[in-house]
Amino acid sequence: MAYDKELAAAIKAASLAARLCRGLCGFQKVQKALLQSDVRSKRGRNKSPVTVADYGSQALVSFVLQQEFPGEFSLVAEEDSIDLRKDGGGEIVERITKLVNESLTSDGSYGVSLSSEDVLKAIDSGKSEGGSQGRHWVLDPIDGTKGFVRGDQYAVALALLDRGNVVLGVLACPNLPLTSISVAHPHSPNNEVGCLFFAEVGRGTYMQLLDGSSTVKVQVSAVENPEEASFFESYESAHSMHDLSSLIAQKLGVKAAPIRMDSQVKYGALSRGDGAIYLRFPRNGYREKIWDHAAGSIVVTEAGGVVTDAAGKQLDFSKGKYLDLDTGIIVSNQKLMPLLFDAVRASLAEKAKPQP
Ligand SMILES: Nc1ncnc2c1ncn2[C@@H]1O[C@H](COP(=O)(O)O)[C@@H](OP(=O)(O)O)[C@H]1O
Ligand SMILES: [Mg+2]
Ligand SMILES: [Mg+2]
Ligand SMILES: [Mg+2]
Repeated sequence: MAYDKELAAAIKAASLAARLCRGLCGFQKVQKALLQSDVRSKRGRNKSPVTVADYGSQALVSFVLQQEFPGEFSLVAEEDSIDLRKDGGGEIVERITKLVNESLTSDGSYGVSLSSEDVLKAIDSGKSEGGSQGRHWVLDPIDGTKGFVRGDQYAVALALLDRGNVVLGVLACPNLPLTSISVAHPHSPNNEVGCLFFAEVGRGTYMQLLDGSSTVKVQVSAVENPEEASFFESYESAHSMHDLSSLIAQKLGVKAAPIRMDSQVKYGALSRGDGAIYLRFPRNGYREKIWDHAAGSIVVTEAGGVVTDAAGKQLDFSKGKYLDLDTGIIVSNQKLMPLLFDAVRASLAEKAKPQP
């Protein structure tokens, strides 16, 4: 109702972007054939990877949203064109432009071909700072770039903020198996893959195939006994402290080994009950960005789950690009959350104690 048009546009934009990421080189499993030259390191201290697909996805989503909502438009997105505009960037920009135009042609709705400059401008229209006033789109064009490059999980994550609250979210997950992933089969290589989750505030969470078919309503796991719960965490130990998660899991009585996976696919998998807990504890000094959690958090909360920081506070998306939070992010169902919260507090206190 309230956001139907926005939700439809978000699903369209994220699906097209997922097709671009998949189609980099033919058909599924595309990202395995990424060329070395398609992957760059970003400027700055942490030199995180970025690929032609990250840029292409951002340009495409930005273009589609601007076509659907001409007039007032605000987008907070991860990438920018600064590195692309440097000397020697021409070739990669041409490759991105080709990818974007191929995706637009395959869709056929807009009947335009973008120039390289149009593509750079579309990427740069993601420079909004967000905040607590008005509406802002929030985009991670490829969340889990390291997973994408490795041939594992990644997501196109798009959300809408209205007066600081996330009101809708879409997670396109091209490599997520349609059936439940488990500790035994985290990758399910023979299973059909490609899911899209969408949620609108007050209206629940749904999952469909990436082609838009087979829509089903999803719910988080109803597991109440921690011994039967399994938990997700980042694949990358640099992104989340695995030793702390394992201490928490041990205090809680979780028996299963962690399911390590890249990106907000973890939130999608949790929303359909593949696991019951997601633990994320970045190392000291790291500041979480809103595009890494906006879509995922509404997908989980509308499926009946709870997403808080380590102090039990709801995530606040109204403060600009960064989330201002206590220590980490914890996600679970309503029943398990009080136990999880106690285990988190006890584990953090134990870790803070001076070692004998
Ligand atoms: N040192 C760090 N600690 C925590 N998160 C980090 C990090 N460095 C990068 N990230 C974020 O972790 C995200 C991936 O999450 P995950 O570990 O769940 O796969 C990255 O998103 P991108 O891949 O979009 O850059 C990036 O924003
Ligand atoms: Mg990144
Ligand atoms: Mg990200
Ligand atoms: Mg990203």
